[in-house]
Amino acid sequence: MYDMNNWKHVFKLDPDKDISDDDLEKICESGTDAVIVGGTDQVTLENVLDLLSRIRRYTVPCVLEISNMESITPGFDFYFIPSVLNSRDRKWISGLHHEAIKEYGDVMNWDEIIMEGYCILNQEAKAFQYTAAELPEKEDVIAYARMAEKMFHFPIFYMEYSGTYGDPELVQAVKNVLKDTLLVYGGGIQSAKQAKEMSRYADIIVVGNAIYEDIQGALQTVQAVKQEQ
Ligand SMILES: CC(C)=CCC/C(C)=C/CC/C(C)=C/CC/C(C)=C/CC/C(C)=C/CC/C(C)=C/CC/C(C)=C/COP(=O)(O)OP(=O)(O)O
Ligand SMILES: O=P(O)(O)OC[C@@H](O)CO
Ligand SMILES: [Mg+2]
Repeated sequence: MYDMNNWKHVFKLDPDKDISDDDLEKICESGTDAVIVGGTDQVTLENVLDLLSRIRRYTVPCVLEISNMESITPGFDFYFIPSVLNSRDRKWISGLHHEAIKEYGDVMNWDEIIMEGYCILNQEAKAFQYTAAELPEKEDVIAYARMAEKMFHFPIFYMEYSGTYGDPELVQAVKNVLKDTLLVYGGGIQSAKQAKEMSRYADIIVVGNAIYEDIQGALQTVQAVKQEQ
């Protein structure tokens, strides 16, 4: 399953959080379409490599969502690169990307690199504060989605509510304006019911914190989404 267009569900593992071998096996063998390694702070080369080597015991596709330069390493199937469209600071939209491409441009395999237009919608999320994001109105979110698809031709538009469950009506409204760009939803999914609800509108749902807070609930989100197909 290396074609993202067929993905419905992914788990996101935070390199800064501990996970037992037993739980990691459950996640990787759950039937999820991919496992993303990513977080906002304390993401180091050491904790990324540790997760990568442990996930590689399984066949599930493995993605690094890049949050800093220090933890970039070869060995992942894909590299997701966020560009925070609602940041006030150019650094998080294209600044660090410019620096990285200056350094790695000659060795980058663009077939593995997937750009994500991020819109961070939870003011309490670490990533919101970290990237100096500003809270958008509904019309702003729709405009960011259109920019992601039509201006930048990003393959992904990511509605990021990290830590809290978002607004399904807004997710639906965004879905209605996207044609080619995949809509990814992440934030606060803890149950099969929530997973089903968001996957009615989003192409791909992301389950993160529930892995660490309620592994059984997290695992149930996979089948919930697959049954909808
Ligand atoms: C040698 C080799 C393999 C080369 C490969 C070439 C390659 C892939 C080069 C990369 C080129 C490139 C353009 C890199 C980009 C560099 C970069 C640092 C860009 C900035 C990315 C960015 C905007 C980061 C900000 C933070 C962010 C949006 C992170 C996303 C993850 C996220 C929101 C997690 C949720 O937060 P979490 O930590 O889970 O919160 P809680 O703990 O509260 O749950
Ligand atoms: O951790 P949660 O709230 O599930 O969010 C998932 C993901 O969107 C975080 O980047
Ligand atoms: Mg998290």
